[in-house]
Amino acid sequence: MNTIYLVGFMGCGKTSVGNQLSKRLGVPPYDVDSAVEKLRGQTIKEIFYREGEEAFRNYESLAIRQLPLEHAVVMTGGGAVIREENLCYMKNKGIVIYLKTSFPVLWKRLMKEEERQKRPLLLTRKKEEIQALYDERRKQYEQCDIEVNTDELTTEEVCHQILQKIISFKPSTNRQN
Ligand SMILES: Nc1ncnc2c1ncn2[C@@H]1O[C@H](COP(=O)(O)OP(=O)(O)OP(=O)(O)O)[C@@H](O)[C@H]1O
Ligand SMILES: O=C(O)C1=C[C@@H](O)[C@@H](O)[C@H](O)C1
Ligand SMILES: [Mg+2]
Repeated sequence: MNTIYLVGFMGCGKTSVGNQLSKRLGVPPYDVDSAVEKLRGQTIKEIFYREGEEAFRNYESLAIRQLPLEHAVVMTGGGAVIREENLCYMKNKGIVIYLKTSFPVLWKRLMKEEERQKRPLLLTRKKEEIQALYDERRKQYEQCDIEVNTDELTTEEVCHQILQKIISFKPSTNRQN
């Protein structure tokens, strides 16, 4: 089985859906944010505050490349696609799935205090700045292989749609090994 990479903005459900999807497929889940935390022995929030976002992005890129390339579901962090080379890498190695969610729906999910506290960008930027980030990143997310709109779906339903869509997915012939 090709590795499945889940991408999308913070709160679109990559971690929640990825955990369910990996169970359904009987393969291990790899959460890139958790892999970075393990690699550094600090939370994402601590890494942002102590070392800065650029350092975090370097660890994130490294973690994506250290994960297995087959038989796995990889849940990326919301900003993993900022670096074009990460998106190219994932598209070349597996199937990249964009969990598309409108900004108002995301905002509602993220404003629960326990969700907000986990995400340093939400603690340091205003709503308009987060919306601008969302608009800016959309172009990158849209370069994925498969899209699933999560606005009206439960995580189980998102998982089901992914399973249906990957059955008919044909990888492009210009992948590089
Ligand atoms: N389809 C959905 N319907 C309702 N709530 C959802 C859905 N998907 C995710 N959520 C909720 O949104 C919150 C964030 O989800 P999750 O942590 O899976 O997002 P994420 O995409 O992994 O975010 P990040 O990029 O920050 O890692 C959680 O409280 C989760 O339960
Ligand atoms: O969207 C982002 O830039 C981020 C999303 C989270 O998954 C974490 O990777 C971190 O909080 C940054
Ligand atoms: Mg996550």
